[in-house]
Amino acid sequence: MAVNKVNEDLLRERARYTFNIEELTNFIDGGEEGTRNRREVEDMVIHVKELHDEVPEDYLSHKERYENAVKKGCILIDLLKEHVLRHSSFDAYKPSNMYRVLSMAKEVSPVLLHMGMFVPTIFGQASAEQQEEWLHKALMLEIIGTYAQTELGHGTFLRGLETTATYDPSTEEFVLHSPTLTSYKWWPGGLGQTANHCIVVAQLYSREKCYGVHAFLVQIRDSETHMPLPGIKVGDIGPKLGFQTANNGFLGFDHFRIPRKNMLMRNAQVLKDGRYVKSKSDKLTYGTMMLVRVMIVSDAAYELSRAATIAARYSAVRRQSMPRPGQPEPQILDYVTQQHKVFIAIATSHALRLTGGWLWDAYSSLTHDLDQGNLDQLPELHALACCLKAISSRDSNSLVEQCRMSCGGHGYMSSSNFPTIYGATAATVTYEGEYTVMLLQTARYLMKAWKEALGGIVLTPTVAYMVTYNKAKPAWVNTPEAIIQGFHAVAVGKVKEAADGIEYHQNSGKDYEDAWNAASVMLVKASECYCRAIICETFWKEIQKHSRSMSRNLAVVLQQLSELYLSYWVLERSGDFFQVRTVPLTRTKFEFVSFASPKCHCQMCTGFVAHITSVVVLAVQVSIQNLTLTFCTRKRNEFDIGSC
Ligand SMILES: CCCCCCCCCC/C=C\C/C=C/C(=O)SCCNC(=O)CCNC(=O)[C@H](O)C(C)(C)COP(=O)(O)OP(=O)(O)OC[C@H]1O[C@@H](n2cnc3c(N)ncnc32)[C@H](O)[C@@H]1OP(=O)(O)O
Ligand SMILES: Cc1cc2nc3c(=O)[nH]c(=O)nc-3n(C[C@H](O)[C@H](O)[C@H](O)COP(=O)(O)OP(=O)(O)OC[C@H]3O[C@@H](n4cnc5c(N)ncnc54)[C@H](O)[C@@H]3O)c2cc1C
Repeated sequence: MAVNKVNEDLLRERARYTFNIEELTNFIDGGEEGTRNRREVEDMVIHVKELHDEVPEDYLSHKERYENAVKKGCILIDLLKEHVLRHSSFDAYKPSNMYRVLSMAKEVSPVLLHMGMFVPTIFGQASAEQQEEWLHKALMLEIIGTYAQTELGHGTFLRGLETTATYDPSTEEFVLHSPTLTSYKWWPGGLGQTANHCIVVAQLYSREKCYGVHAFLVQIRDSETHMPLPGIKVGDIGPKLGFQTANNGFLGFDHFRIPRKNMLMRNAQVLKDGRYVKSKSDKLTYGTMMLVRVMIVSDAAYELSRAATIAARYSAVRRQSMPRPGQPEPQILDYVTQQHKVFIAIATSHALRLTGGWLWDAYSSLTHDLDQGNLDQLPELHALACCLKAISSRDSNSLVEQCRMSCGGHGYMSSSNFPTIYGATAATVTYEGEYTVMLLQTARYLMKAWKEALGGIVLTPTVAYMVTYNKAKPAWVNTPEAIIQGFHAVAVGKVKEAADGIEYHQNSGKDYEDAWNAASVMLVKASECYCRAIICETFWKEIQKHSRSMSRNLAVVLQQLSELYLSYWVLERSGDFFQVRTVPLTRTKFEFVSFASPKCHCQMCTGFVAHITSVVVLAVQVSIQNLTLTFCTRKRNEFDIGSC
């Protein structure tokens, strides 16, 4: 059998790296232990022939694709259980680890929602007694669940959900009902044919009063026959852009009864007699969504790292055109335009991975606070989770598309894996909070923060700079730190512009809701700029922090990637920076001037040139589970990414 010979160009590129590959691998995996765990699981999986398709999945019927995905999910989970029993070194039953294992199959797993949302909801919203009853069964997949919140008529507007859960004290049961067609649950992953339980989000009624949306754990299919229980209508919603094996389904209730104890009661409760016990905060019901949004940032990084690997590798081996007659066709990696497409994808995968880790730490700290009854950090974390989920998923999806295009026709092949990665990242921009809606949620927070800044009130960490910029314009010199300050100034300017926009519309006679709507494009922009500033600052600071404990050669390359990221986004947002009026470059002062002002001039941008020499590079060696970029640093022509 012919042995796959590694491409000469790839070998040559790999021979050029200037730093320790294993060190970078450990950095990406979050340490040596992370690499060891990942490799153990990869080694366990990679040799299982049933996980490799004989026939391309695109040539299978919908039913065959689903069955194939179920088969692979079962194999992976059995391998994981066996591995845990054998080694117990890999915490298999952490949802994120289980999720990572399931994502080793090319197809989206029909049990993705079980691990991604059903189990986390039990962790986050079930009482101790309820966890005692359900958690082990869920972790062992003795029950398979999903998260049924979205309805045909409502996905964003949760307060508008129509499914009802009406408490009957005579039987100590909730009666679940779908009063309209638009109240049918629509989208939940695994609901089509896979799940036999689900978390149902419904309007809670007791003693004729509505208490808003709450979560319930509901069995929908018979544990033996897997048939829908009486009073349950359930099935598959049909083909989609991607995610074809996620098994998204619909669910309708016809006066379906569940025991009182199936209301998730960590936060709020309904007593036997129907009395409602309020939660510390209604917002705690939204906890699972915040968790998944936080996880999505890391997931966006992971999916982008896969695409960047494919594109960088292809760019090393593809030769095309003949700039010099008679000369060999050059590697397309030598074209600056190709570098401009691919390098930012590599840099962004690192930026989002590190930001995702930072956000996860903030979320972990919040959950600890919530357990102590301290909700102080909840509003800021909600705002952060919303904008970072939105921007990371959108950046990831658009850069995946950019990577695909950088591979020409071969990028359009299913075998490139770009279509699968694109389909997965496109979904992420919408699910768990639609892009614009999420940015508007963050804008709510920013408008409040701005009002506090004007009053000189000390603000939470990620908006504290608003007080500074609102009072004294900082002096800065042209350094990465200064660029970050520039992003802060732009964010403040956009927040101010949006707040002024709302005020302008109110002064012209609109009520607040209409004024908000009229200014909503500016509000979205303000959130985008606030979020970009966070990613830029976090990426830079994380690299500075980790550089101190890594070899110099690796630190240099990672520093270059973070400088590339900063420079790229200054140039992408040069219009916003143009709005930042400066004095002569030596002592630059920021003053944000809205477009309305004729005085706008900019020196920071003129001559703003970021020379990124000997950038990054090249060939890559991809591991299944994670991006382990094997860089060969290759002296590239100095390229000027230009002034604005
Ligand atoms: C390594 C592992 C990787 C794993 C990767 C992922 C694994 C799983 C992936 C599975 C794949 C697909 C699953 C998809 C699932 C779904 O899509 S589930 C459904 C998701 N749906 C949504 O996100 C709905 C979005 N809409 C909303 O959230 C609501 O519109 C919103 C609550 C934002 C606003 O609703 P309104 O009724 O208008 O209320 P509003 O007045 O705006 O806000 C009320 C108030 O509450 C605060 N708030 C809102 N949400 C939260 C929250 N989540 N946490 C905390 N606080 C929240 C808001 O700020 C307001 O507060 P204020 O003080 O009044 O300003
Ligand atoms: C692949 C996939 C998997 C999913 N899995 C699940 C799942 O497992 N469980 C689940 O419960 N749900 C799931 N969903 C549903 C998902 O959560 C919703 O699609 C999402 O919340 C958006 O809601 P919507 O579809 O109703 O869109 P809408 O909210 O109707 O959005 C449509 C448009 O209206 C705009 N809009 C809406 N509200 C506002 C506003 N207040 N201000 C300004 N503009 C607004 C939006 O910006 C958007 O442009 C999934 C969706 C997808 C695509």
